[in-house]
Amino acid sequence: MTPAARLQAAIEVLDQILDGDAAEKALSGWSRRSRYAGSKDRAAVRDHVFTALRCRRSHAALGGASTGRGLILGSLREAGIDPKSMFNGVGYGPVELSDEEGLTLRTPTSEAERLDIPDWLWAEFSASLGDDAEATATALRHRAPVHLRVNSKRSTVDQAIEDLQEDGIVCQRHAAADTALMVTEGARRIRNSEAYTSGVVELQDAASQAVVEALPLRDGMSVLDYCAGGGGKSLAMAARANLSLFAHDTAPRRMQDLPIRADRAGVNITLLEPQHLAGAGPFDLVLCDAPCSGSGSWRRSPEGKWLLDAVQLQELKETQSQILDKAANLVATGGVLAYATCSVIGSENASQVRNFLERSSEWELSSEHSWLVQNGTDGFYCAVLTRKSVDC
Ligand SMILES: C[S@@+](CC[C@H](N)C(=O)[O-])C[C@H]1O[C@@H](n2cnc3c(N)ncnc32)[C@H](O)[C@@H]1O
Repeated sequence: MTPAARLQAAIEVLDQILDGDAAEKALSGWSRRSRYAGSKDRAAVRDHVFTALRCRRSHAALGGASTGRGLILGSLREAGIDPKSMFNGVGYGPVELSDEEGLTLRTPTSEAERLDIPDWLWAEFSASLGDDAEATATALRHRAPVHLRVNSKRSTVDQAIEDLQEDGIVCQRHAAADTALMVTEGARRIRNSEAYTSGVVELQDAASQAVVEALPLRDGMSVLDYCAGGGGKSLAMAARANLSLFAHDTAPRRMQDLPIRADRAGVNITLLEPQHLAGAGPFDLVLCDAPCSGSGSWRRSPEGKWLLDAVQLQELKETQSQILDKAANLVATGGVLAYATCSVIGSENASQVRNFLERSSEWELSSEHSWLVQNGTDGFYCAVLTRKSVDC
C-alpha cells in the first residue's frame, strides 16, 4: 500500500470508531477485509488510527472536522506535511481536498483542546498534577513504549536480554523497576519469541512492576490480589517471593487466562470466586489494583479518554472506596493493604486513601508512590497501608 492508501484506510477505520465501534474491532475488521495489506501496512494503519485517537480534539481542530478525514488531515498538519501531497485522489489515497478543507486551519483555542484533555476534566486534571499537568497531557498524546517484565523465577535480567536479542528483540533496562526492560527494537516479534513463550518475560508496563516492587512481600506470606483482572500484578507478585497467592475479581471471567499465564511463568496462583471470598483470609497482604479512570494509561487506550464522563468518574470513586473498605476487612492484624490505580487524578488516589484513613482508625500509611507518564511509564499511584497491631 502507498502511504496515501494507508491514510485512506485509517480514515475508514476512524469513521467506524467515531460511529461507535471499538478501535480493536474496527481495525481487525479492516484487516480481515484487506488481504492485500502486509504486516507493515497493518502496523502503519494502526499507528495512524491510534495517533488520531490520542490527539482527537487537537487534530479535529487542525483538520476542521471530527471525522476520519478531519483527524487525518489534522495529524498531517501537526506533523508539518503538506496535506495536498496525500489528499490528491491518486490511486487508493484520499480524494482531493475540497476548497473548504484546504482553507480550514483552526489552531486549538484552549489549553484542554491543545493538550487533548476533555473540557469537563481539565480543571481536575491540572489541579491534580500542578506543574506536571502540561507534560503529562503532552506525554499522553504520544505512543506508549513497550515494556517487559523479566520473570525472576525463570531467568536473570541479563540472561533475558541475551535471549531476546537472539530473537531480534533489543531491550535495555528501565530505571522504574529492577525487573523492567524497555524494548527498543523488534517489539512485534515478542509474542513468538522463545523468551515469551517459555515464561521468561511477560508484557507489563514498568510502573505496574514498580507498584509490585513497592510491596513488602516475603516468602511464606498469604496474599490476595483483590482486583486481579488478567493477573498482571498477581504474576509479578508470584515472581518476587514464595507466596500463598490468591486472585479475585468481581468479574471472574477476566481471570480466565491467568491459569495458562501462571503455568507459563512456573508459579502457583489460586483463583478465588467472589462467592468464596467471605470465608477466605485473613491475608498478610491484600492488593487492590482498583478500577479507575485509566488516565495514566490513556496513551495505550486512548478511546478511554473520550468515553469517560463526570458521572462515570464519580461512580468509579464510589467503587474504589467500597473496595478499600471490603478489602481492608480481609487483612490480618499487622498486615498490609495496598491500593493502586493507573490514574493521575488526585481524587482517585491520595484523596481516596486520606478518606479511608479518616474512617478507619486502625490503619496507618506506610508509604505512598506515584509514577508520571512523562518519565517513561504509565501514570500510576500506590499507597501501602498497615493494620496496626491490637496493642498499638
Ligand atoms: C485495573 S483492573 C486490574 C488489572 C490487574 N490487576 C492487572 O494488573 O492486570 C481492575 C479490575 O478490578 C475489577 N473490579 C471492579 N470492581 C471490583 C470490585 N468491586 N471488586 C473486585 N474487583 C473489581 C475489574 O473487573 C478489573 O478487572
